[in-house]
Amino acid sequence: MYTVRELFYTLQGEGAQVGRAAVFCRFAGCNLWSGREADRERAVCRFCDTDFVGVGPDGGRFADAASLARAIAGCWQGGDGARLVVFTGGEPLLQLDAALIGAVHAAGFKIAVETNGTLEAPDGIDWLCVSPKAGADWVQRCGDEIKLVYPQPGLIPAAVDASGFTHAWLQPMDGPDRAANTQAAIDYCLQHPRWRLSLQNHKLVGLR
Ligand SMILES: C[S@@+](CC[C@H](N)C(=O)[O-])C[C@H]1O[C@@H](n2cnc3c(N)ncnc32)[C@H](O)[C@@H]1O
Ligand SMILES: Nc1nc2[nH]cc(C(=O)O)c2c(=O)[nH]1
Ligand code: SF4
Ligand SMILES: [Mg+2]
Repeated sequence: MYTVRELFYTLQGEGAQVGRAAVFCRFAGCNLWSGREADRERAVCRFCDTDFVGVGPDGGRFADAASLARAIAGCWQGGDGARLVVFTGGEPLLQLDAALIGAVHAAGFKIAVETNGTLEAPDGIDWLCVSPKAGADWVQRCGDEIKLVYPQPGLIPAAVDASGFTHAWLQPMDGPDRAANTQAAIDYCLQHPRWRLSLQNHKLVGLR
């Protein structure tokens, strides 16, 4: 059984695949926050910008990998173009398994994952983005890109070993201080060119 908060078709807004058409599969649930506002201040991860609780109007409960893969394929609007699904959440590695990886590959999709890095990634992921969180175990230390939300008290970029990743991004923390956080990230990238600026483009242009 897979519990999906929402499925939608959009352009990837962040990181090195920015601008690419993809089906987003947002799983319900996370291991670093319950998702309830009442719990936010005592959660491990307190800055989350996402509602991943339960099954939304564009989500569902799927009994098996084949039925979820069918629903993902049904969201694709890109015709014969290169098919991509982004598994996110919540924390997708709580639910993504070999059966689902096999089923979406069989449906012709490449698989991208957005993970907090607290769980080891399964085999078969085509594009892995890891976004470690201060105060959480960081287990998955290699991948295609690391996307560090900035600034995070307790997780400064200088203390992050990004050598296992092809791309290294600082993504300004959204919230009340977004403008100041963006300027701080710009300043850091100017001084430390290993790190590049990742803006959340979908928010800038009103995409989902
Ligand atoms: C909602 S998370 C879901 C995937 C996974 N749980 C994770 O944290 O990577 C998707 C991406 O949004 C980032 N993110 C979450 N809240 C953010 C915020 N307030 N500002 C900027 N990025 C944020 C995360 O760090 C992650 O890279
Ligand atoms: N357009 C768009 N791009 C994204 N990249 C990562 C997202 C996420 O929430 O994981 C996201 C999202 O929610 N929307
Ligand atoms: S780990 Fe990811 S989904 Fe979970 S609370 Fe943090 S940003 Fe949100
Ligand atoms: Mg998002």
